Amino acid sequence: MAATERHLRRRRSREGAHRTAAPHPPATGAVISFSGVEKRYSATDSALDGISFDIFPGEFVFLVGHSGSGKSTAMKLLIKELEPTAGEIRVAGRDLQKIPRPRVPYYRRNLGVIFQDYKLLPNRTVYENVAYALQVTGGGRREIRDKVPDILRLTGLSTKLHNYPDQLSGGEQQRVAIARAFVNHPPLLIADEPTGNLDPETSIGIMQLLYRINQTGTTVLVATHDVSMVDKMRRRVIELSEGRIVRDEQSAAYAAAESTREFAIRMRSAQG
Ligand SMILES: Nc1ncnc2c1ncn2[C@@H]1O[C@H](COP(=O)(O)OP(=O)(O)OP(=O)(O)O)[C@@H](O)[C@H]1O
Repeated sequence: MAATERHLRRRRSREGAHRTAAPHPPATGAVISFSGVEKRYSATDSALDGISFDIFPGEFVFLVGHSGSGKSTAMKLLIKELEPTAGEIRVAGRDLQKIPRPRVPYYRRNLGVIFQDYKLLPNRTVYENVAYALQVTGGGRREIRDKVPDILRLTGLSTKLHNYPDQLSGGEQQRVAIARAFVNHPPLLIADEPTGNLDPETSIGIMQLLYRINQTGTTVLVATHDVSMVDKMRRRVIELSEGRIVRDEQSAAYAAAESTREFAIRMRSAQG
């Protein structure tokens, strides 16, 4: 890489890190916008300490950080399972705080959500698990007949339609969860540790699937510890440490380059 390009990349990455230090107004056109978001579970500890970032349509972003850094808290805020203590979260321009409780299920229908533990209905088949996601959003029989086989083909489950979750491997169960999350073609897909229970080879298959979904235009945000997955994909990485963003870098690896890491440490000590 040419020295100028290296310099520009470093500068962009520094500017990214700097942006996280102070809240900023939500960017126009962002799919996800966190602005000075703070979450405290108790008076003394801050799980998220005033973080700001924007994610734009079509991006594939990894949220990384050691255990307890605040990744799941950020994901739970996004699905409105939790409310922030301070700051503003917007999804597709909509201020989440202004969505009244009874409307939350409608809001969530426009999100595809994937968890580490799949959360499948145990007494329903693969086909029924995916069809159910359409039924609860008002999908009729015809829509189910049209869409479910398509999504099961995309996720490589065509031969498992009649299996129950306990007759599937972990990777297959996660594929069902992804099929269910994507059957409505939501503009945004968020996944919390989607490969947390899977072996490395199966994880790669799941990542390839999320990549394929991203290629259809869906914005994807993945919280993960999976170093090899992040390193293979080379996408934007937002790194949290003790509830703060210490890195926001394009085409990045799981671990920061030494220069970025040193800069992040200096940023943190400057922030106090
Ligand atoms: N319900 C809760 N009550 C009190 N503290 C909590 C609660 N949930 C999380 N925390 C604390 O908030 C901080 C951030 O936790 P969070 O689960 O968001 O981290 P994480 O990065 O997702 O960790 P992991 O990778 O282990 O899942 C931690 O210090 C955790 O102990």
